[in-house]
Amino acid sequence: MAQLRIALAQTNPVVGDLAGNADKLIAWTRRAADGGAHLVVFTEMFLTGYPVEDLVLRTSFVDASIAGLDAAAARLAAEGLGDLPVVVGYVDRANRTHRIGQPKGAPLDAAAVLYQGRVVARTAKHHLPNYGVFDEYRYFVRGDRLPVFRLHGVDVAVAICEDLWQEGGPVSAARAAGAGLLVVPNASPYEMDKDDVRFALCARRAGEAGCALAYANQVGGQDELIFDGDSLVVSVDGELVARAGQFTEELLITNLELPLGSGEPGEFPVDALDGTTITVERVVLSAEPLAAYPAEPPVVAERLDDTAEVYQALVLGVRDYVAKNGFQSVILGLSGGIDSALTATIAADAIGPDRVHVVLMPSRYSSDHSVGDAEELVRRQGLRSRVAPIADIVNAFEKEIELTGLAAENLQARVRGMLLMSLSNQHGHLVLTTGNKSELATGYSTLYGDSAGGFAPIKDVPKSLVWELSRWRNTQSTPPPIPENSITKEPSAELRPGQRDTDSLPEYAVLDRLLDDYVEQDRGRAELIAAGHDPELVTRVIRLVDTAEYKRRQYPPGPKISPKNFGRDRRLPITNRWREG
Ligand SMILES: Nc1ncnc2c1ncn2[C@@H]1O[C@H](COP(=O)(O)OP(=O)(O)OC[C@H]2O[C@@H]([n+]3cccc(C(=O)O)c3)[C@H](O)[C@@H]2O)[C@@H](O)[C@H]1O
Ligand SMILES: Nc1ncnc2c1ncn2[C@@H]1O[C@H](COP(=O)(O)OP(=O)(O)OP(=O)(O)O)[C@@H](O)[C@H]1O
Ligand SMILES: NC(=O)CC[C@H](N)C(=O)O
Repeated sequence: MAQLRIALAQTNPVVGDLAGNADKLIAWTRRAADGGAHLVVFTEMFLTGYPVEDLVLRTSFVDASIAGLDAAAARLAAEGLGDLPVVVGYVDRANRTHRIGQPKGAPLDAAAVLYQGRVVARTAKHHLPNYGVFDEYRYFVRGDRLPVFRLHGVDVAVAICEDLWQEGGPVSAARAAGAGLLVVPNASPYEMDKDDVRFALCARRAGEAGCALAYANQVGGQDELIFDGDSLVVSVDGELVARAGQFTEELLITNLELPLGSGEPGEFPVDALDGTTITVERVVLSAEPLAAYPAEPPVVAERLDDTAEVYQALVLGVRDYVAKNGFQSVILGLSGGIDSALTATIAADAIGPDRVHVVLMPSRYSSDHSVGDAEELVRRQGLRSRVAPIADIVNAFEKEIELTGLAAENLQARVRGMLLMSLSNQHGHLVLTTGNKSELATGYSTLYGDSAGGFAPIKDVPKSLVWELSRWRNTQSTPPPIPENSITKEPSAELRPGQRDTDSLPEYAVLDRLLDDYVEQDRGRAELIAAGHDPELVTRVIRLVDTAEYKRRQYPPGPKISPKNFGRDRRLPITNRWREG
């Protein structure tokens, strides 16, 4: 057996910022070196950020990634870090350095081993995810080799993210190659409960690979995706050895006791048990095991509970969208209702209350408590607020053009949207849109009104969860940041006297259960009724959901927390005559 101290760099790259990500690679490698690590593993496509979407279709981008990798290898050596091997993800091109049986020049979701100023091994993701938020057959061709590098006597293999999620492939090849450790760079987006799935997956694959497994995941927000980190190390028996925190950057350093490798350097094909052949490529960096050294106990970070986890995901999603898009501040309409209250609270936790601007915009139908509750929230959290009554603007508009019924109601929401966008233009604030997933599902928002804005923090949060998150957040600090009345009052859009959400929608508890079955589970009408939903309600809600597709397409992006968000996860035609019969 031999000892190896590995460092998993759970960091937050920025898509397209190749120079900034390279700086981060150097800085975190230095930290790993200072921590006495013998190997440092960065995440999938760390140099370019992930996902880069159609950027990979540009030759200039792929060229920059390849050049950036070579430059990073040279820079590590120039800065005295060349003896610490670095595994890092980037974008490469097929057939550039080796044959992989694919058309020349197609992009690869690649990873490389950097050592002593050079790229000493390369690989590319073999299994390309093409479901949910992933479109990787659009972008990449699959890799068909497994690098195994000997480090202080231990054979270390490299597989990439989805390679763990499918049977066979690099995991089987790692077993065939007799690897002593499988390291896996990942960019695995957050979904509720996914941490448990990942741990079980890593434990199982370690057994299949016949070796310990080190899983390094990205952290941070990227448009609608949130990466939660939660990097981990499992033993060959599937026992948890070490685990990093969730939603936080962290260098996870772990001492491992691993078997010594045997076998000669060179290439050989193995049956990957998924109908393909993978070429194992062995290289030797250092054959001699290290002399024994004292090993500190491994770090196992505590898990957040389910509600805390979702809340932290939303906070990180907002923080990174704001920061990575160069905003200093956000603005939103604060109505005294729970959706805007929770959105403001998440924003304050993400970027600080002094950078959260709220506008109270009472209309002639606003209740007294709507202003009172909004003012109380502002006071408790120290937000920047202003009051802009909309009655005169609405009156002026109605003098010019006669509007009645829904058209008149929607005008109020539109005037508010216009005021927020005007203040955004004037002061550079990012407008936060406050709609929740139940509203998005049913089209319960006004186009160019309360659906206007740049980022929608709770768009993937059903109304029932909006209340749960608000109650949970109120237990976390004193005074509770959200006035109790905003949580307990009956939801109302206040667009006409005495209006209640339940005039147009069923109770949210009933609605959310049905939406979960229809939207998340994709159940048809007959299945929904068989599952116990009221047939009349099923007909009504399905119709609302189906005919609101055009509205959702125009809605701003927002953080995904569910297995199926409105966005990349669920793509339906707008022009669509299919109805669940
Ligand atoms: N297929 C399609 N493709 C593209 N555009 C399409 C379209 N179908 C209609 N449209 C357009 O959409 C318009 C209708 O949409 P829109 O103007 O939004 O209006 P609409 O959906 O008719 O009404 C808004 C609903 O949201 C509720 N609301 C509003 C504001 C806040 C809240 C709240 O919860 O706080 C609730 C309100 O009570 C009402 O039930 C049509 O006049 C048409 O211009
Ligand atoms: N009086 C108001 N002042 C400022 N903004 C408002 C006002 N009324 C509505 N808005 C904006 O329009 C959005 C939609 O209104 P809506 O009433 O649905 O949301 P809410 O009040 O936050 O929550 P709820 O639906 O639980 O009442 C609000 O979240 C808020 O951003
Ligand atoms: N980047 C990837 O290959 C991610 C795919 C994988 N199924 C995950 O969600 O973790």
